[in-house]
Amino acid sequence: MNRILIVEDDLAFCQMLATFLTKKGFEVTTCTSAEQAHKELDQNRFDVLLTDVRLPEKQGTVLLDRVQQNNWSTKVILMTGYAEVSKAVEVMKSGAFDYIAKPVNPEKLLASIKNALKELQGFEKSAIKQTTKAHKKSDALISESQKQKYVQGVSKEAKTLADYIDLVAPTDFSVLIVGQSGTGKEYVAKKIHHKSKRGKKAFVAVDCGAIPKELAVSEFFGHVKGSFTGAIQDKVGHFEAANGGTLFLDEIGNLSYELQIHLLRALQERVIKPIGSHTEIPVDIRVIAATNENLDKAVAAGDFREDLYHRLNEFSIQIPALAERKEDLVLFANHFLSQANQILNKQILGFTDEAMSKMEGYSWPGNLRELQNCVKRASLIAQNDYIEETDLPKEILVKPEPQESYSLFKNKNEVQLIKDTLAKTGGNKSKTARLLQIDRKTLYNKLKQYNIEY
Ligand SMILES: Nc1ncnc2c1ncn2[C@@H]1O[C@H](COP(=O)(O)OP(=O)(O)OP(=O)(O)O)[C@@H](O)[C@H]1O
Repeated sequence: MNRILIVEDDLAFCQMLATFLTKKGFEVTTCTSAEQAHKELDQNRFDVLLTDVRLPEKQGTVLLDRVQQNNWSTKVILMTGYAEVSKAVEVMKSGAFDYIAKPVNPEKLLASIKNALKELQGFEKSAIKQTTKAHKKSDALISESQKQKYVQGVSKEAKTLADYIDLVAPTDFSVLIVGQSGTGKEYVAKKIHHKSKRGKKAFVAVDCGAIPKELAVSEFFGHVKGSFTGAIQDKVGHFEAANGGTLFLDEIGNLSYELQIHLLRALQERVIKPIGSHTEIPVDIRVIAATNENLDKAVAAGDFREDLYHRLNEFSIQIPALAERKEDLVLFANHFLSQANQILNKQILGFTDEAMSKMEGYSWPGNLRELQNCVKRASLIAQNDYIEETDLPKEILVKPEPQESYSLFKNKNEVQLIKDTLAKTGGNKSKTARLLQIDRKTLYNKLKQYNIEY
């Protein structure tokens, strides 16, 4: 469960935020002063720190400084009154992840937290994405046309991806999309859906990692009123909601074994029965699943059913990491810039050559999502017509040391390299993973595998 520390001196507001975020599945700790918050930060690890800019005895920015000085991976989101937006822009420069203007719009706050966690955890199997509904609202500020705009890219990899999409879209094959976090798996799934004969019907996206285990069957297949405690009204499950259209199962590797059995049965028999109902409902759906992990390994380890794997994998598409399609970077950066201009009501024209060359030299472990967040932040900070080097986050400006590339990582003494890098970053896992150009999940697996304590 992701942990959030809220620091806010207005007790009632603080409680309200805590209740809202707890309901959304976060583990929340609250503090009403910077002093209390310092203690919490020293004793516990938080994924997100949500702090008011103005605290009674100190500015909330001292907490940001604390996080920065200690190299903690905690993402800091500042809450600020309208009049303090310029202050927020200033602190964004020193590394805050985002700022939220008061009065706080809960959906915007949730979107920002979700974004922060995505960037922070990339590959970890955590239940960040909420339901389809919350997912859709997350980028509520971007106009429909901008949001839907699919940038294809010009690289060889982009061309291959486009060819695969065109090839499989008109069929009814189930598709397994494989790619690192933030590479655009959901975007590709939507593209396949829109290009298929089901394009005008529903596209239902489900994050398999975000569904509480006890509710999973009801979420997928629905229930009738009174069928269990808490079933206060009939509920249509994802299968029925997607009838005639496409069901997108994100993070498929997170499905419990029990649910895998239910899912396989529904896909084979093409009928579902809501909990408590005696009536079978025929369903006609196409399934597109996505994963950022190696499902072959999960199958070999007995964690993922082989029959379901084959059922979902009638056609598979691998999405390249952004680092493997650098020719597309300029296109995506400009696309995200026009989104940011729209959100922030700015008219930034582009990037200076120096800024673009820094961006091209960076490895983008968080892929398109990281680029999108980076451009949004840089746009907020930028004072001139073009985004400049100084508007970019620090990690992009630092040149990675060449000997720490992943290719060497595979061949050399892994244990020593991990230990050295951890020492260099003061134990900061995100930074270590970034330097080693692997994702955090892989790093955690390696730490476990080699028994490295940190
Ligand atoms: N082809 C594209 N054109 C324009 N924007 C894109 C494209 N692909 C991805 N994006 C943007 O990049 C971000 C990440 O995309 P998406 O959510 O599809 O990635 P993902 O691989 O499904 O991520 P995760 O594994 O974390 O769920 C989205 O905010 C989306 O707006």
